[in-house]
Amino acid sequence: MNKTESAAVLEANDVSKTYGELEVLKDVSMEAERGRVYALIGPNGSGKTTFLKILAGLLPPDSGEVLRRTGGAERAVGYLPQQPSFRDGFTVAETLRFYTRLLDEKMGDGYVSEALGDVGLSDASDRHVSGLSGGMTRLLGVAQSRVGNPPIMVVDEPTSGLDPEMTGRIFETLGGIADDGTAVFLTTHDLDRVARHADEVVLIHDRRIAGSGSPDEVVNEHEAESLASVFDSVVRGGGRG
Ligand SMILES: Nc1ncnc2c1ncn2[C@@H]1O[C@H](COP(=O)(O)OP(=O)(O)OP(=O)(O)O)[C@@H](O)[C@H]1O
Repeated sequence: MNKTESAAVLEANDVSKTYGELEVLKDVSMEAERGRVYALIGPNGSGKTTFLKILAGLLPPDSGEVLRRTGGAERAVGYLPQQPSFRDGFTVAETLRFYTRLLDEKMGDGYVSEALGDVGLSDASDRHVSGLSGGMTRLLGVAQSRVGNPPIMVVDEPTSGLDPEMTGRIFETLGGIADDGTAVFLTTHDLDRVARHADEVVLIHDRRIAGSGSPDEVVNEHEAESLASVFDSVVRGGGRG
């Protein structure tokens, strides 16, 4: 894409990261626009979480830079860790109210109920957080990380351990948030869902981005039948890496 015309809300330039002797990312660059879901895929330990945290500004790269063009948004990035947890003893609505008031004292119950509606938790607003299923806890986490409508959302493995129905709900919810003008980054091992729901795939392997583009583009570029076969060929050494 021509950078002068780019509407990129986020730009990573030559990002590298090493833990001790372990080089995880080497000169990784990408751009991202609002309104799109970016799925970071790759084998275990390939650096997806590391890259997500660098994109979110939670971890500094050793070299390179991440530019976020968030237009002075009060909250530039919403981050949801892999296992969100909430303090016992409060309901879903009370919990979300707590986070909204941290950002803006004036954000009222209308915002809370709308935000719970957006993630499909209206009926659960009076339930205690300790009694939520894993999937509902993730949905509450999505609502919490979205407070203030950050233009960038970074969500680490939102569907791990969830059943197919809840996995679908999470992907649809994140797709809806992207449609509202957010750049959504997520990591997942669920390649079928990526093929169906992601706008862009970022395949991380051997310290680099080994493939990127829409799911169809990535599959066609590798003359493969599915993302799973692209994954296999790249990770098992048959790809262009
Ligand atoms: N704080 C750290 N200190 C040392 N090594 C780390 C640290 N964080 C991650 N690593 C290592 O860096 C590599 C990349 O980890 P990362 O969690 O980014 O991978 P991932 O692709 O998200 O893995 P998974 O799919 O298993 O969640 C792994 O080998 C991991 O053990």
